[in-house]
Amino acid sequence: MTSDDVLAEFRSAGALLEGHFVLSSGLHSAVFLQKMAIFTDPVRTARVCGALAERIADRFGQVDYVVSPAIGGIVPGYETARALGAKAIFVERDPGKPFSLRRGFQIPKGARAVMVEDIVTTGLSSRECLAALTSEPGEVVGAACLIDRSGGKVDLGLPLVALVTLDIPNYPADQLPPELAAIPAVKPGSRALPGA
Ligand SMILES: O=P(O)(O)OC[C@H]1O[C@H](OP(=O)(O)OP(=O)(O)O)[C@H](O)[C@@H]1O
Ligand SMILES: O=C(O)c1cc(=O)[nH]c(=O)[nH]1
Ligand SMILES: [Mg+2]
Repeated sequence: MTSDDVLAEFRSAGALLEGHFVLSSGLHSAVFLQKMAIFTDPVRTARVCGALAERIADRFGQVDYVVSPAIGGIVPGYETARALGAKAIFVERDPGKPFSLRRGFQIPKGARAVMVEDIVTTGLSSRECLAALTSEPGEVVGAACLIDRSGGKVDLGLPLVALVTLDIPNYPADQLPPELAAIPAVKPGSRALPGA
């Protein structure tokens, strides 16, 4: 799939939203990729995650485990793992705490793992996910996402493979352009806002 094919998939699923959004990082944006509009359709999900799996295999070779940050990463992580012939596990948060592996999940000694995110904006969630894996016996060899909206600027400390790279502006709350400040903001994701 080309970048245009993937974006066409997001567009036709109604996953490309315009408005005023508060992102997981607390930054604001006029664009939100509502990945759940893709993940509610298993056929679409298999198409985009199959394409991501091909990129992962080309870049990282054999993969035994896919690890994803909850909640948004769980479905694409699972579907990408299916296409790679790998196992799928995820990190999750106790309220107010950083991500950790629970439920008996582990990356065993000798296993090769790739982190799979849905969307990367600042890389905060990806880095937090990777930090939760540093004491695992197995090796995390790279990271991947469906859409990198940082324009390729994020640094995860590991190579990042993205199905699509976009450069979408984000703004701190006190530096909103007037057209954004005029619209009430919505916060679609699961990370708690500071002070919430
Ligand atoms: O690169 P970042 O700045 O961390 O932003 C991207 C993250 O934001 C979203 O998750 P969110 O925390 O909104 O919750 P969700 O996974 O439940 O959608 C998305 O799923 C990524 O995990
Ligand atoms: O940065 C985010 O929180 C974010 C951006 C986006 O476009 N989609 C999403 O699910 N999360
Ligand atoms: Mg997420």
